[in-house]
Amino acid sequence: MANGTLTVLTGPSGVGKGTLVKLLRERHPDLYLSVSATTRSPRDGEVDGQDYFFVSRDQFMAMAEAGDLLEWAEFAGNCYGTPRQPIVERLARGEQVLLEIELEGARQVKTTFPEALRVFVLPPSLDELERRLRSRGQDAEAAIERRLARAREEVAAADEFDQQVVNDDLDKALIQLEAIMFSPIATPVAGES
Ligand SMILES: Nc1ncnc2c1ncn2[C@@H]1O[C@H](COP(=O)(O)OP(=O)(O)OP(=O)(O)O)[C@@H](O)[C@H]1O
Ligand SMILES: Nc1nc2c(ncn2[C@@H]2O[C@H](COP(=O)(O)O)[C@@H](O)[C@H]2O)c(=O)[nH]1
Repeated sequence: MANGTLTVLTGPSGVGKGTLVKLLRERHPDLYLSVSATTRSPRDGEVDGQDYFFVSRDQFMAMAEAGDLLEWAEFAGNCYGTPRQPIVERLARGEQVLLEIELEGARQVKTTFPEALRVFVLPPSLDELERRLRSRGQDAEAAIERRLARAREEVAAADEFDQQVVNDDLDKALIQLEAIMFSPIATPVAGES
């Protein structure tokens, strides 16, 4: 039976989830970050198997139909999903596992793992979110527009989550996230329901 802990980090694209996760992992090297599968094309510098498993839509759908994904969703024109096996294995070993995923996937995980800690990262404002997406310089204009349109819906769902962190000052947000995730009251995950 599993007795690790599962944290789900969600928030609109560009809010700084990846930035926070990178810093968190530097401070907590034992934290296991799930590597998702996606049909999105790699960005400059992204490495297959490290940042994502980059797959075709047919490959992705085959994984979903085989039940190999713990959750999956379509986001801004591409599919994203969490490979099930590594998560189940690590939770069974008692490890601390982190998923960085969008809203629909987080909702699915709530059904599968109701004990998971779900944290929503908010931007200080939608204008600042847009500034961050543009300054990241990684997405085409149409993709940025899709992500911003989706951001409005996602932010409206923040109250569904156990905890909310506003990523205004990065250091403060990191300290808050760290306190949430590494407090002694994190609930062990009992297994899939
Ligand atoms: N607190 C902050 N203040 C200012 N800029 C920030 C802050 N946090 C992150 N950023 C910047 O915002 C941009 C988007 O951050 P990041 O890529 O981490 O977002 P994300 O939520 O992981 O996006 P996605 O969901 O699309 O992967 C980056 O250029 C990053 O350096
Ligand atoms: N439901 C899932 N969402 C995921 C997963 N992996 C990443 N994501 C989320 O997708 C968007 C876009 O990511 P990007 O890398 O193209 O900017 C972002 O919100 C990620 O958190 C997943 O496995 N399942």
